[in-house]
Amino acid sequence: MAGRLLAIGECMVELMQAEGGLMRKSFAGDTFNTAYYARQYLPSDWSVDYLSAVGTDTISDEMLAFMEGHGVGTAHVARIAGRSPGLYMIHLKDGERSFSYWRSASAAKLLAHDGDRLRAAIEASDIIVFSGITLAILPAEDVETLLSELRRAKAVGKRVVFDPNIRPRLWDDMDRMRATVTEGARASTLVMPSLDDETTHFGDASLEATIARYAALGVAEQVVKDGGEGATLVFGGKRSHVPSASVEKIVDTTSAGDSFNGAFLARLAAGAAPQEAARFAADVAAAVIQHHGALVAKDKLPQG
Ligand SMILES: Nc1ncnc2c1ncn2[C@@H]1O[C@H](COP(=O)(O)OP(=O)(O)O)[C@@H](O)[C@H]1O
Ligand SMILES: O=C(O)C(=O)C[C@H](O)[C@H](O)COP(=O)(O)O
Repeated sequence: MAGRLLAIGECMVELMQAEGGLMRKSFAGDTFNTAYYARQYLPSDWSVDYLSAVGTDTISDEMLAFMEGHGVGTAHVARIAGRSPGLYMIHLKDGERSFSYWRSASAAKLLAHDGDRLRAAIEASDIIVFSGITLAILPAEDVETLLSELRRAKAVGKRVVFDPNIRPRLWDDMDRMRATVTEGARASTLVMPSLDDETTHFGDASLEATIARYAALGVAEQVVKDGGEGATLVFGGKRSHVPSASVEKIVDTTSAGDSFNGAFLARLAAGAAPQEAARFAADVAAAVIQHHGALVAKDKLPQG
C-alpha cells in the first residue's frame, strides 16, 4: 500500500576524512540520514519528504539539490533569508566517531516556528520520524508546537517514530534533556533508542529498565539498539532479539543507528515482520559502518 514518510530535523554540511589528509564534503543529519536510507528500501509508491529550514544561500541550494537528487522531497523545507545550514566534522578513533559542530545559528533551528506548516506536512504523512536532536535544537516554545502536532498524529493512528539520539553538547541542561526526551517518547508510537545513551543519561540499570521506562510512557513499539550486540524488539507486547551482522573492519560508525532506523522502517512499511525488518536493517548498518560518512552510496549497500 502506498504511503508517505516524513522526517523532521536538521541536515548539515558534513566534513569527513578522505584520502591524503583531505576532507570530503557531504550533507547529513540524523533524521535526514534515516530518510535517505528509508528511500533506498521503501517501495516506489511511497514518498519520502524532509521537513526542515535552510537559508537562501548557495550551500542551501546545494543541500536541497542533494536531497532531491536522492529522492527525498523538499517541499516542506522553509527558506530563511540571512540564515545558513549548520556544519559538522567527523573525528575517528579506531572507527568510533565523535563530532565537532558549527550549528548554533543554523536555519534549522526555525523549522518548527510555523505551526500551520508543520500540521499540514504531518497530516499528509503516514510515518513521521523525529529525534532528540530535532528537539535539542528548537527554542522551548517550538518544542511544544512540534510535540502537540505529533501527539495529534499519534491520536489519529499515524506511526510516530522517535530516536532519542542523545547529544549532551546540544543541551544546556541535562534535566531539561531528560524531561524533553520523555515528552518526545510520550508523543510517539515507536521509540528506537541506543541502549548506551539510555544507560548513560537516564541511569537505566539494564535493558529491562529502558524498555519498562518507555512502555510506561505509552509507547507500544520499541527497538532498542545495542551496537555490535544487536537489537531488542518489543512489538505486539512480545520481546525478541536480533543479532548484529558481522563486520570485517569498522571504518566509521557514523549513522549506524540512523541507517538501521531507515532500513527497518522501510521494511516494516512494506509489510515485513519486525524481526525480518530488523535483520535486514542490521545488514544495512553493517555495510554503512564499513565506509566513511553518514550516507553510503547505493552500490555499496545491500540490495533491497
Ligand atoms: N560493531 C558493530 N558490528 C556490527 N553491527 C553494528 C556494530 N555497531 C553497530 N552496528 C549495527 O548498527 C545498529 C545501531 O548501532 P548503535 O551503535 O546501537 O546505534 P547508534 O549509532 O545510534 O549509537 C546496531 O543495532 C547494529 O545492527
Ligand atoms: O550529531 C548530529 O547532530 C548529526 O545529525 C550528525 C550525524 O550524521 C548523526 O548524529 C549520526 O547518527 P548516528 O546514527 O547515531 O551515528
